[in-house]
Amino acid sequence: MTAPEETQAAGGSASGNTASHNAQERLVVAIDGPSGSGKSSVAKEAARRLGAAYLDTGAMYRAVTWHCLDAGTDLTDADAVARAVREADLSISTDPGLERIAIHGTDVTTTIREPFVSEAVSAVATNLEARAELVRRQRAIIGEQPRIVAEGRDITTVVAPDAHCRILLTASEEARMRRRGLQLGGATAEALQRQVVERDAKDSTVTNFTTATDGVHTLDSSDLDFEQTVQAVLTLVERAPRA
Ligand SMILES: Nc1ncnc2c1ncn2[C@@H]1O[C@H](COP(=O)(O)OP(=O)(O)OP(=O)(O)O)[C@@H](O)[C@H]1O
Ligand SMILES: Nc1ccn([C@H]2C[C@H](O)[C@@H](COP(=O)(O)O)O2)c(=O)n1
Repeated sequence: MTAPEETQAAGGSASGNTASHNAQERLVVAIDGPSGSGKSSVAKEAARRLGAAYLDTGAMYRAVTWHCLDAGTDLTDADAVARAVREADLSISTDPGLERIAIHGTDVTTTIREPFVSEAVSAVATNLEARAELVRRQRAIIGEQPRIVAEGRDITTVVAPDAHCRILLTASEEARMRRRGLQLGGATAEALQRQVVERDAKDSTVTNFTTATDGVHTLDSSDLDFEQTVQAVLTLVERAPRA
């Protein structure tokens, strides 16, 4: 088993940063939410403006799923999936300006977004041993970074419950389907339903990303545009009490 390595340093502070706190202070921002709520795009942009690293934990679940499929692992065999995940040599960029994820040296950055991975990923994400392994690696990556924005489904609750600022980013099902449709371009209504609603239903059997636990701010982006959502995140970070 190989621990995840940070392949790139965090990006520097970008223009348009509305947050004024001390860039030297340690900062962990945790963002969870359902599919299509805007977690990845909003968290990445917030990280850029905060001069922080960015961790896309969904990409890690996707990459190990690709690995299982590539190795011919039977996704219905829980022990085999857990073993494959434990043995996966995964490296992920935490630079918000560089999207890169590799398994055993193979760059899977683009492949993991393909429908065959999206439709298989829940089988791995609902495997509790696989989750434990990825949570361990995610905590290690977060611990190595002085400033980081991490997003996924269980970051506010399991991976980093002690983060300085924890946000549940939501949006109505209609808004999420519309956004994903625009993003994918040409996807059928059935494919969108599978990739957004059905995947969330499976994933929510092992993680809670629909209701905010104590101390977690709910940010409903249904009626906000992208920039307004980023600004709302930065405001919550700015107002978060610091140790
Ligand atoms: N507030 C917003 N208004 C309009 N579009 C948005 C907003 N936030 C994000 N988007 C767009 O919605 C699409 C989906 O966002 P994104 O991929 O970040 O969602 P996600 O929550 O990470 O989904 P998943 O968990 O399935 O990867 C992207 O094209 C993104 O640019
Ligand atoms: N912390 C996380 C992150 C992601 N997942 C699962 C849920 C999704 O089906 C899959 C891919 O995530 P996405 O790229 O769509 O955000 O990984 C999870 O269970 N926990």
